[in-house]
Amino acid sequence: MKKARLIYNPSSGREQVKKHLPYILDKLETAGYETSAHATTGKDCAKQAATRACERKFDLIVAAGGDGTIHEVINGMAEQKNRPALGILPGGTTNDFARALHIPKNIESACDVLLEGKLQSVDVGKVENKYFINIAGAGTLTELTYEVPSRLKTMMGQVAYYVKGFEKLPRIKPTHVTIEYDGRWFEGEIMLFLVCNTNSVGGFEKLAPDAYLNDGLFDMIILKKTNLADVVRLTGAAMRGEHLNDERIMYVQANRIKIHAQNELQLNLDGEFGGSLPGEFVCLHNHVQMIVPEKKLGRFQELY
Ligand SMILES: Nc1ncnc2c1ncn2[C@@H]1O[C@H](COP(=O)(O)OP(=O)(O)OP(=O)(O)O)[C@@H](O)[C@H]1O
Repeated sequence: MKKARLIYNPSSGREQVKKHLPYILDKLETAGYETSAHATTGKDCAKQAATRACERKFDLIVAAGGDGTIHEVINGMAEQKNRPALGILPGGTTNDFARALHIPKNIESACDVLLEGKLQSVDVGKVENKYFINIAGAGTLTELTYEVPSRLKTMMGQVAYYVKGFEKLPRIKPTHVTIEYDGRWFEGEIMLFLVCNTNSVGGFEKLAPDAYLNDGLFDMIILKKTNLADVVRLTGAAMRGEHLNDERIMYVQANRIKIHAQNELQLNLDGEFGGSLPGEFVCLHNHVQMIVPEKKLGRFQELY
């Protein structure tokens, strides 16, 4: 009999996963999976549970929670020799990654994808000894994703990020960086540095329009030094997908990116704190197999 391990965060989002637990377990059992569940209790819990599930040769890991939970599960799996298929049940606030895969936000519909979807290899980002699936970012603006308290997110949903964003605006400062990307160079002062694996970032679905999850490439976006009024204006333009022609934006693709910052610059990986720069980013091509909707919806190249 096939074995599935459900790794879920009972506190994520509006606690939809916890509420649907009997339904999820029943669905997996009915589909022929002998299923066990692991409720996370705090930091690194999902990561450790994912590593154990790989070692114990489960056939399927289901990561249920927000982007932070998926991020930890990817980190727990990435260095393992045996990597089970990975399914996602979105239970967080923004669910950027699930959105990139076109997995429905409704838990019952997402369960249908788990059982009726197809396997798809996806790229995983690596920076030093950490991994990310959706996005890596640096610059003061990116810090707001892990500064929003969990209780505030449960209460306010995505609005919590915007509230915090406005609070942070006066603290956004440019930093001098040197970036080497696939043999090319950039040097200058920047406000924001993003390395995207998907096109769905912070609820901005038009931020990196050329990002595919299985192309072996990152999409790098840099916002060069500018004033705060322009940061606000370009944020609005990015929501509409109208930011890429602006001279303050640099948008390129690369498999390897090395960045060195003059001042300390914190790294944000999938919305979680990821240490400080410098760092080398490597895109690990088709590193994990995920269950995605059967229909041609997701951002994949030449596979359907
Ligand atoms: N039982 C728990 N109680 C409180 N926090 C938890 C628990 N289990 C895990 N965590 C923490 O929750 C964070 C991950 O949250 P997750 O991404 O799943 O949901 P979210 O924050 O509501 O959603 P999103 O990431 O979409 O904003 C991790 O930092 C982890 O340490």
